[in-house]
Amino acid sequence: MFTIKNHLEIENSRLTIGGVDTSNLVNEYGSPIYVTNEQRIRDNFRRYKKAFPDADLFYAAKANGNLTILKILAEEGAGADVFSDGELYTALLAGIPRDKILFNGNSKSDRELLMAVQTGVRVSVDSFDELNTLSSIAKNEGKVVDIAFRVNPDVSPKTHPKISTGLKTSKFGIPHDEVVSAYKQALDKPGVNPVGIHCHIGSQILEVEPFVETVNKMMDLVEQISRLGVEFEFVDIGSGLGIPYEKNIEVPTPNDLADSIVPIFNERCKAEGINPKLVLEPGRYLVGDSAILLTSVNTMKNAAKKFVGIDAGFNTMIRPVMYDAYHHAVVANKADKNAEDTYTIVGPICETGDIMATDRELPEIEKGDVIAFLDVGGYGFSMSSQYNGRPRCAELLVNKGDVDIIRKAETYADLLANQEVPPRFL
Ligand SMILES: Cc1ncc(COP(=O)(O)O)c(C=O)c1O
Ligand SMILES: N[C@@H](CCCC[NH3+])C(=O)O
Repeated sequence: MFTIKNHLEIENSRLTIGGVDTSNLVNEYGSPIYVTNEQRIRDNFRRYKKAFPDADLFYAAKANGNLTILKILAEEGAGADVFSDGELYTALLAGIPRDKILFNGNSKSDRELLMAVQTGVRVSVDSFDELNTLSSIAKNEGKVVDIAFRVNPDVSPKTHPKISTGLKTSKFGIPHDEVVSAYKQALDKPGVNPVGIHCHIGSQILEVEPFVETVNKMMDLVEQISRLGVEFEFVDIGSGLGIPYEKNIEVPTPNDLADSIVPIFNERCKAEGINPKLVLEPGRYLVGDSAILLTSVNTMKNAAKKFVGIDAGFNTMIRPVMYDAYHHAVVANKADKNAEDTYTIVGPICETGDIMATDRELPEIEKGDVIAFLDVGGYGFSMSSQYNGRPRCAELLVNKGDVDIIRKAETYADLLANQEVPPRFL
């Protein structure tokens, strides 16, 4: 037995996760299928918390919204960053405390704002317009909602443009030079109580410098706004810490991040005589490497390239197509065999771009082999779809040799579930 990556091991030529043989999982539960290792999520959370013992960690539910996974993180003491009514519903159901839920979003509906007010969670307000709407909704309900403003700090996270959120041109947040005025307005409005400040500059960030710049910019604002009489209970700097999808790439750890930002945060709070809690919103780091996607080889084709046709395409895992993301591929039933050929692994979707991995050196692949994609726990299942009439696949949770189904595979009936046929077509 030997370790291939983090918690993944190879035993008798076969890839195992959480003490379970992946080929057996496909035989028993079918494919494609997501498999998450519970212990890895717990270990990731504890490592992050150890690096930031005084901070609150609000798990970004968009990364993986499975109820059981939220329950695991709730047990570990996580709060939640939610970005929709559905994520709020799931986080509450998972038992995440209301005062540890921040409702984020750049275009929340009135219904979502009402839900936030009625459930008593905190809201990160993304615009002046939203401030007015939220104030009147809360006033009508006879409630006062604790708020933060989402700041657009105009910092480059040096990541993929599609997942950069803190640039001046991004749709998220209030421009940083208008934020003081937002707090002034909030202080004069009924139904809203400013207690925090929030930002998030992007995702899959591989350097600490952008975070340092962000904390400094946020603390500049905190200083100015504190002097207006706002008592900050929290300063939420979002998330974005990357993970090593590719082997041999250097990625800062939670400790590196903490070493670079916590002293600045503490020093500046001390100088100002304030004591807000630092909040971070990790998503990918907590769940990303906890899961693999098991797929089966349907068909082989020798053409301009050696194409391996598998049963999962961008309907099941969109990251390679949407962000040109690399996910390491392992032939799960030949996991210790040497590479013998170069393959391009493609999904079953009727789109030329449905390519999961290009020109990979792998052991000889045949129909029936199982290909595992690693590090799919974040933005994997949560971004899947039913495109091309393909029901979404199942999710399993493994833990020290045990296996549980945490989401059943959809059926054809689910494809039709909410469709209605007008009587004239019957
Ligand atoms: C507001 C907010 N917080 C937290 C996250 C989580 O980011 P990550 O998965 O990079 O940790 C995101 C996603 O990018 C986000 O939009
Ligand atoms: N969905 C992105 C992360 C950004 C998420 C939200 N701001 C990814 O798969 O990398």
